[in-house]
Amino acid sequence: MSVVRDVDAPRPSAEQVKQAPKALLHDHLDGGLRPQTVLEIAREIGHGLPADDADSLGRWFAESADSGSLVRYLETFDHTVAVMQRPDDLTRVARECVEDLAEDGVVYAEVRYAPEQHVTGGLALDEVVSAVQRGFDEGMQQAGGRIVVRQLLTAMRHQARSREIAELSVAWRDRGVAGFDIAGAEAGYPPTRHLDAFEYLQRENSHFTIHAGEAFGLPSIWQAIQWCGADRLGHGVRIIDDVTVDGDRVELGRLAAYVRDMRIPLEMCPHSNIQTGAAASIAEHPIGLLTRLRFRVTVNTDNRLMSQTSMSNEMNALVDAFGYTLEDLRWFTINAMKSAFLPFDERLAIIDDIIKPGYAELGAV
Ligand SMILES: O=c1[nH]cnc2c1ncn2[C@H]1C[C@H](O)[C@@H](CO)O1
Ligand SMILES: [Zn+2]
Repeated sequence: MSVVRDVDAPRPSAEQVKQAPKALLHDHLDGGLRPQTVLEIAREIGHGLPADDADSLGRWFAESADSGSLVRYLETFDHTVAVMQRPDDLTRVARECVEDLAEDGVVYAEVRYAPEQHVTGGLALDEVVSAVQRGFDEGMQQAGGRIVVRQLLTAMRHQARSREIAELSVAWRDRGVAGFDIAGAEAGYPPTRHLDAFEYLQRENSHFTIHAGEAFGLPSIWQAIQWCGADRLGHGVRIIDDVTVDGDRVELGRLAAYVRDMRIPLEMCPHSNIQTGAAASIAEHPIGLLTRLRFRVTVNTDNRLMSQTSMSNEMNALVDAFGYTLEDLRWFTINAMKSAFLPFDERLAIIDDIIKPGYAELGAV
């Protein structure tokens, strides 16, 4: 197939990117706090932090996460998780998350976190989900219908609570939870460890995504899809290991062909991948080739605090690196909306009533 782009196509300005409706499928609640909020709650609960003003703290998160290792990247979450243990703090963080996403022009978001990490203050799992939902509801109401946000419940892959968290996600599916995920260190913790949870979810006609192909390669992606039945891949960036490029010729291995043929959504998070060493730079990120090959690519933030990023920032970087146009950004956005764990009619309404008119207004053809 042709992998040639029109290099002279007009590039959207940063202002246009901000105004464009955006859909976000992969964003961690405990990876997106405002530094000021971390400071304020930490002070109240007596939690020690590595910096004592918001700017330095924001820099600390970004620099510490910039290690080239997923395991060290994940250590920075100790501080955000520590300030998300009281119900009001969970509600505040969730509300501020919706405010920040809406301000950035995000119209639909699925935001994930691991309830099992928020029980050290004595909350039951159910109370954690309820406190987060309260914050999302407040944020959505404040935004006056400009944004729809759903929860994804994550189980930590090195722990053994996935079945319980899967059951929690089913119990909450009509009250704001759209699906399930597993996250945490990938190497040494294959998704098949949690097969029981995935089989349960399939029997319940429920939805799930799996972090796979980030810090570990094709076997992780293969297990996530062919053993566990994942609807989407969190990152999935290493699917590129099954793509061979020889001059103009591109050949897909069987797994890459399956992922593309079955339109399995890739939740790609470019800046996060650079920090954890999964990609060398934005320009060299596999998202460029996978987009040209028309995999079902979506653009995401992963952790806005650790990566000092936003949906607009991710898209601007892609525009700079690959010359993407408004039409390309609309394609990513519609891909994301088609892949959302929301009922079909609601997905369609957001595409037809918000995304398409929004891009048309900006001049997309
Ligand atoms: O990119 C990631 N890969 C694997 N695990 C991650 C990533 N970003 C965040 N996490 C972990 C740390 C959080 O505490 C947890 C739940 O959001 O998920
Ligand atoms: Zn993630």
